[in-house]
Amino acid sequence: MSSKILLLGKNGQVGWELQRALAPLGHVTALDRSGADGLCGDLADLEGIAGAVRQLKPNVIVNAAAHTAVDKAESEPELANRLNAEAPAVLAREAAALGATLVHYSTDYVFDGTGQVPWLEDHPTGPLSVYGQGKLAGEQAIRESGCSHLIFRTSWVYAARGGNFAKTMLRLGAERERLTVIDDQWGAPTGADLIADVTAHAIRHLRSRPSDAGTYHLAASGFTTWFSYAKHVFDTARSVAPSRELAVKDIVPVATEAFPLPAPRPRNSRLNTQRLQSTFDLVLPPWQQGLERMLAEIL
Ligand SMILES: NC(=O)C1=CN([C@@H]2O[C@H](COP(=O)(O)OP(=O)(O)OC[C@H]3O[C@@H](n4cnc5c(N)ncnc54)[C@H](OP(=O)(O)O)[C@@H]3O)[C@@H](O)[C@H]2O)C=CC1
Ligand SMILES: Cc1cn([C@H]2C[C@H](O)[C@@H](COP(=O)(O)OP(=O)(O)O[C@H]3O[C@@H](C)C(=O)[C@@H](O)[C@H]3O)O2)c(=O)[nH]c1=O
Repeated sequence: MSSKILLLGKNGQVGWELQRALAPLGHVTALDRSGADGLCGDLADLEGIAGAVRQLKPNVIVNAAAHTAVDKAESEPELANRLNAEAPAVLAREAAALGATLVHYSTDYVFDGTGQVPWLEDHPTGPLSVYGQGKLAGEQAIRESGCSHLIFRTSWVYAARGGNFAKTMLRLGAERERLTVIDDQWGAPTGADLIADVTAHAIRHLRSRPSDAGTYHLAASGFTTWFSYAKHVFDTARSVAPSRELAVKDIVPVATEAFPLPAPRPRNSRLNTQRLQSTFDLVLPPWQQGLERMLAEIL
C-alpha cells in the first residue's frame, strides 16, 4: 500500500533528507514556504496551510518546517509560536478530519535540563525558551487533536545541507585562533539523514501497526557536550581534510554562564531512545558515526 504524502519544509536539514527517504513510500508532494501548484506551503498562513491539506487529501503529512532560530525566537515570539505551535495544531486538526497520519518533529529543548538522567517521553517538560515553549505547545495540540501521529523529539541536528553547530565551528575555526565552547550542556548530535531514515521506517511500520503511533525520542546514541562535539569536529576535519586551513589553536571549555545568549539552553539534553528502538526494532548508531560521514562529505 503506497502513501500519498505531503512534506512541508522540504529545504530544511531534515526536509531535504526526507525528500530522499520518503520517495520509495509513495507519491510525495514536497513544499517549501513558497508552495507549488497552487498549494500554500507557508506555515505562517494558517488558512493557506489548511487549504493545501484539504486540496491534496494526503494520507500522511510530514511537517519538517519550523522556526528553529532559538535566540531570535526570544524577540519574535508571535512568529515563532505561529510556526511552532499554531501551524502544527492546524495540521493536526486537518489530519484528524481526513483520517491522515501527521509526522512532526520536536526537541530536547522542551525539557528544563535538570538532572543527569536521559529524559523519557513521559518525563515532565519545562521549556526554558520561547522556542522550547512553542515546540511543546505544538506537540500538545497534536496529541489533543486525536489524529494519528508520530512526534519525534530529536536533538542537536546537523546535515551537509543547512546551518548547524558543526558548520558554525568550522566557519569560526577558520577565522579565529581561540574559541570558547560550553562544556556543561549534554546531548547527542543527530544527523538529519538518520532522522529521515527512521521516519520512513516508522511510517512503513504504522501501516501494519497503527497502534504504535505516538511520541518518541529519536537521537543518535551516546552523549557529549558542545565543547567535546566541537573538538571532534576539528579532529575529524584535520584527519579527513589535512590541507584545509584552520586558524583555531585553542578551544576553551567554559560553563554556560560564561557564554550568555538570549535563550537559555538545557544543561541535560540527553534523550532516552529505548521506546523508539524497541517499538520499531531499530538500533541507533553512535553520534560520531554520522558526523564523520557528513564532515567527509562537505570538507
Ligand atoms: N536543528 C536542530 O538542531 C533541531 C531541530 N529540531 C526540529 O526538527 C525539525 C526540523 O529542523 P531542521 O531541519 O533542523 O530545521 P531547519 O532550520 O534546517 O529547517 C526548517 C525549515 O522550515 C522552513 N520554514 C521556516 N519558516 C517557514 C514558514 N513560514 N513556512 C514554511 N516553512 C518555513 C525553513 O525554510 P527557509 O529555509 O525558507 O527558511 C526551513 O526549510 C523542526 O521541527 C525542529 O524544531 C529538533 C531538535 C533539534
Ligand atoms: C557558536 C557557539 C555556540 N556555543 C554554544 C551555545 C549553545 O549552548 C550551543 C549551541 O549553540 P547553537 O546556537 O549553535 O545551537 P542551538 O540553536 O542552541 O541548537 C539547538 O537548535 C534547536 C533548533 C534545537 O532543537 C536543539 O536541539 C539544538 O540543536 O553552543 C558555544 O559555546 N560557543 C560558540 O562559539
